[in-house]
Amino acid sequence: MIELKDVAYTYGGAELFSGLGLTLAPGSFHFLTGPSGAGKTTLLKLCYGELTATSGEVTLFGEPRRGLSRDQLAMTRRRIGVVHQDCQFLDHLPLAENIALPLTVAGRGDEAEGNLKDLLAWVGLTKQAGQRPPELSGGERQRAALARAVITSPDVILADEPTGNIDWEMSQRLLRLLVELNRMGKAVLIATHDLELIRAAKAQVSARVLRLTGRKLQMAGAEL
Ligand SMILES: Nc1ncnc2c1ncn2[C@@H]1O[C@H](COP(=O)(O)OP(=O)(O)OP(=O)(O)O)[C@@H](O)[C@H]1O
Repeated sequence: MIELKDVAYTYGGAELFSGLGLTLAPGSFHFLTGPSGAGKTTLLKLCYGELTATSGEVTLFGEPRRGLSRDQLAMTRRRIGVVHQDCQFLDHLPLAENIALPLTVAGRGDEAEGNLKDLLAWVGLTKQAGQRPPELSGGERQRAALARAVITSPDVILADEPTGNIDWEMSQRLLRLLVELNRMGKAVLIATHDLELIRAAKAQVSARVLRLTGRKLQMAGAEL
């Protein structure tokens, strides 16, 4: 569904990585690790077309990213759910409306009611549904960001440190949600420093662990 071939990315003349290859096939589960600043967030941005590769090719659902118009890219992105590291919301809207927003924007608002109730319960935010995002804790915002990313049932889920502010029990719950979605055939890619999360996932799914380091993407060692 998403393929990167021989991809390089450079910020202002400084090369972050090069020769990078990655295929996110239906039903695949990947973790992306690596030191802070190695380029994990940048790699995710390439996967959802926010950035275009400096060289190499990124293909989104069979279409080269470079050839997509703005509108085509917007349509393509509807098939990708993203949990951003900074979890931005529209602060004037209640949480429930924020989470349902991707459905509303896609003209599928009528699907929101049932999905929303289940998802809010799953991420433990039923009571907070009417609150505004600035009234929530960091962990609550992260849980809400995951709910928002999956509400449209996207084909691919990309999550940037989705459990950074969350306790172990809740992060296990979020992981189970991602594992369930993966079993339904969704491709999942999670950038994380949380090795315990990776170990817990590997007990449930056949997950590949990639490490971005020294400007290259490698398979992580067997200890994970
Ligand atoms: N818009 C930008 N302009 C210039 N440099 C940038 C930009 N965005 C990121 N960088 C730099 O690129 C490098 C990689 O950043 P990125 O956020 O992709 O790393 P990361 O592996 O996700 O880090 P972390 O684990 O800390 O989130 C960093 O050195 C960062 O400062």
